[in-house]
Amino acid sequence: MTRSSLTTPPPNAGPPEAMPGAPAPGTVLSSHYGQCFGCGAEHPTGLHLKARTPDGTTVEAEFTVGEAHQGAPKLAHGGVLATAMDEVIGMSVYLFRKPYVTGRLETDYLLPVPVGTTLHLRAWCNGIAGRKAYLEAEGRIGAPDGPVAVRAAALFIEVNMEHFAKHGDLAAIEVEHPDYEVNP
Ligand SMILES: CCCCC/C=C\C/C=C\C/C=C\C/C=C\CCCC(=O)SCCNC(=O)CCNC(=O)[C@H](O)C(C)(C)COP(=O)(O)OP(=O)(O)OC[C@H]1O[C@@H](n2cnc3c(N)ncnc32)[C@H](O)[C@@H]1OP(=O)(O)O
Repeated sequence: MTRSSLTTPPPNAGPPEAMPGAPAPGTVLSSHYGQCFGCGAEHPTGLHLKARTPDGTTVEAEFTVGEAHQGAPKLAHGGVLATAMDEVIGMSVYLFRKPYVTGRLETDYLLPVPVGTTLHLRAWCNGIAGRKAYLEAEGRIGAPDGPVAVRAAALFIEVNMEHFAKHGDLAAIEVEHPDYEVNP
């Protein structure tokens, strides 16, 4: 992965802490919002990612590129592929049971991805320093050990639930996340 210093963990970064209530190895992770373009089952043309954690620290999901995801004819749009990276990385931060948002997302496109391709996505955390989480993801064509088509490195920033209350629709999130409190 070609990455900038902004997505490279600093020397003082440590491993993520195991949080109480974090999903156990083997857990299928539910969608965080039904209308999410990345994972929402109710979104008509979204990516419909269904993620799972095989080991409690990494996240895997599959994304089959559809007609609604094209840039050039019959090829996936790069921004849609970046969305897949953002989403699977977001799911891997979800393992920490704290709200985070994407601060920076860097993407390498290594191979074109035709419509109909299933990308096998994987994301993991390289370290935490204060509110900053340093994460990485890859998308492989056709199989978990297939050729890498996309790589991403990201900096996610920890926020509190007031972030979503102030800027978005907290009530809608609370319906799906009664476990999160705005003022715990
Ligand atoms: C979306 C989830 C909603 C549901 C949440 C509920 C529960 C969670 C449950 C499940 C979630 C599961 C899955 C989620 C899956 C996918 C999610 C996709 C994620 C997204 O798609 S999310 C949308 C796009 N995202 C935004 O909408 C962020 C807009 N933005 C801001 O809201 C602010 O910008 C913020 C908060 C980022 C920072 O603001 P702030 O005021 O709190 O803090 P500040 O600016 O001081 O930054 C603190 C330190 O981070 C450094 N820093 C900040 N930004 C940087 C950058 N870009 N590059 C390099 N460094 C950066 C600073 O340099 C400083 O570093 P230092 O401490 O060293 O000085």
